[in-house]
Amino acid sequence: MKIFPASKIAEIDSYTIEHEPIESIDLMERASRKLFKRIVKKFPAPRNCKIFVGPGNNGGDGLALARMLAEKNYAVEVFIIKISDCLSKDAEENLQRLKIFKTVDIYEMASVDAMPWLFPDDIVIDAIFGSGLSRPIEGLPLEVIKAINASEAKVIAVDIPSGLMGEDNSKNDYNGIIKADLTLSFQFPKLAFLFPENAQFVGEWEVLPIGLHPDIIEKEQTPYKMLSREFVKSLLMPRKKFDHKGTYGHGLLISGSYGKMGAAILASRAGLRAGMGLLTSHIPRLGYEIMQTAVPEAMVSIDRSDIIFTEFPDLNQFNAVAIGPGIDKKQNSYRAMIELLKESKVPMVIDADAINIIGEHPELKDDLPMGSVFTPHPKEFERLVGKAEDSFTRNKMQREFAKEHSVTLVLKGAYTAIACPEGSVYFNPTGNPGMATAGSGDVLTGIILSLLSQGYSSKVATIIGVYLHGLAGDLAAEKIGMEALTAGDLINYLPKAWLRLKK
Ligand SMILES: NC(=O)C1=CN([C@@H]2O[C@H](COP(=O)(O)OP(=O)(O)OC[C@H]3O[C@@H](n4cnc5c(N)ncnc54)[C@H](OP(=O)(O)O)[C@@H]3O)[C@@H](O)[C@H]2O)[C@H](O)CC1
Ligand SMILES: [K+]
Repeated sequence: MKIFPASKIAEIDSYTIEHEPIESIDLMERASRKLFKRIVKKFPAPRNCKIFVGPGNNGGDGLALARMLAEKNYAVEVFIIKISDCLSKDAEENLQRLKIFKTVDIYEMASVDAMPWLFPDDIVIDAIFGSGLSRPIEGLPLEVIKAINASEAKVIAVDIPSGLMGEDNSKNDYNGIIKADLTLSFQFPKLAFLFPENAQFVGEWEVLPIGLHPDIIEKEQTPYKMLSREFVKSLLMPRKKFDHKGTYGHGLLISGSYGKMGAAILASRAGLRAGMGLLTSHIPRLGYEIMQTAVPEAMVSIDRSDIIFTEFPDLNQFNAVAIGPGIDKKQNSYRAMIELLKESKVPMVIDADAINIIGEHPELKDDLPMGSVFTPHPKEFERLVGKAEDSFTRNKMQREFAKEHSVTLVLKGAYTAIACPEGSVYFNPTGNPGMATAGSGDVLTGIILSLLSQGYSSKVATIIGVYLHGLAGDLAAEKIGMEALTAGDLINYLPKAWLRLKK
């Protein structure tokens, strides 16, 4: 699913109005009907609804919704916040349509003194500003928003919490943004919903399709996309009857050090479960028996060092390489890393301390093999790319790094973001907080290595890998809960994740 910047939404709107064709007031009616149905489904017994309305079409949606709720016998009060002298044309039309309902009290609020008392059982509908917000909120609407946020009422935001910019909130005033319990967003999620610092405003969010024109959605470009099962499934290569293990590639995994052999085991097992034909695990000498016992399917390559990574086998036999899980970042590992980057001609997954080594020695970035994939968590990201004060800026830095170095750069977290060399960013909807556990990243590295070895491109391997990893986490959490979930469970649920993905 594409995620469009707020600035494009008005264009998509106009195209729909012209080419469907549909009157703009009817498009507003259709959008508001979707809102109405969703709200009634969530709160089937009539409740007191207090609807706060702004000057634009977001306010128009609120006014149309008020009429629909009143028809259904919800007790509705409408508060039109006096922001400008007039309402937008369609909002005005909806105000006239609403006035016919004598049961609905309509108040014009010229001062915050007219703010009603909000009870915990009330439903507050936030229809103050939507995608047309052009600057941080001040004055009366700011006071109203503060009062709504101070109440215990359930707040439902129409399209986007008022005050939140669709993308860049780095210069916004956080006091002037509605804190919604639920955001019902038209047709597309907004980029800002995917950033952790905005969760306090957006609450839960859902997308309501309102039938915007498919041609313009298809044609209009945007760098931001949300992964879906259908899309990820369409990327899978079918397995054929006469395939053999050579068909599915041979991966080299460089991982483990003294005290961190678990990372090597987890990444190896995950790699095999993700479908690679052959796996060679390169590990320090002391890990030999551990690996042979725990992962009998893997071949083992032994480092001359007992405890760390200092060398690697002949690379010619491998389709892909991964380095990082549990390797530590001693001086000799750094030296070996210089050689590895120079010699590798195949795509490489770079994770954990391998990222930190590059972060500490930025000149190594000049030798990255074509098709490299970086998989940092936010701290590792900071060491590799730099510090950002907010997620939008971080996302921009992520895109620029991916472009400049021609790499795929993953930023792990809720809605893991995958930035590709050509400038696009894919956000992943699968996964849950139960996956914030030791070894989870090692599993992802093993999975991506596996997919690269099977011949998927770096971009596709990363997309499938990230989606599958999160899906395994979701299936595991469904059965055993989030608290008890360990990285080993992610591997155990990979078979089910594959089946669910291919269903
Ligand atoms: N395609 C769809 O998704 C549909 C969306 N609908 C709804 O329409 C809104 C967008 O409506 P729009 O009228 O463009 O924008 P807003 O309702 O957000 O309000 C714009 C007005 O507010 C003024 N404004 C902007 N920022 C501020 C501010 N900080 N303080 C005061 N006033 C502000 C703005 O004035 P300008 O000075 O900036 O020109 C406008 O007057 C969308 O979110 C949906 O809810 C349709 O109903 C159906 C299709
Ligand atoms: K809103």
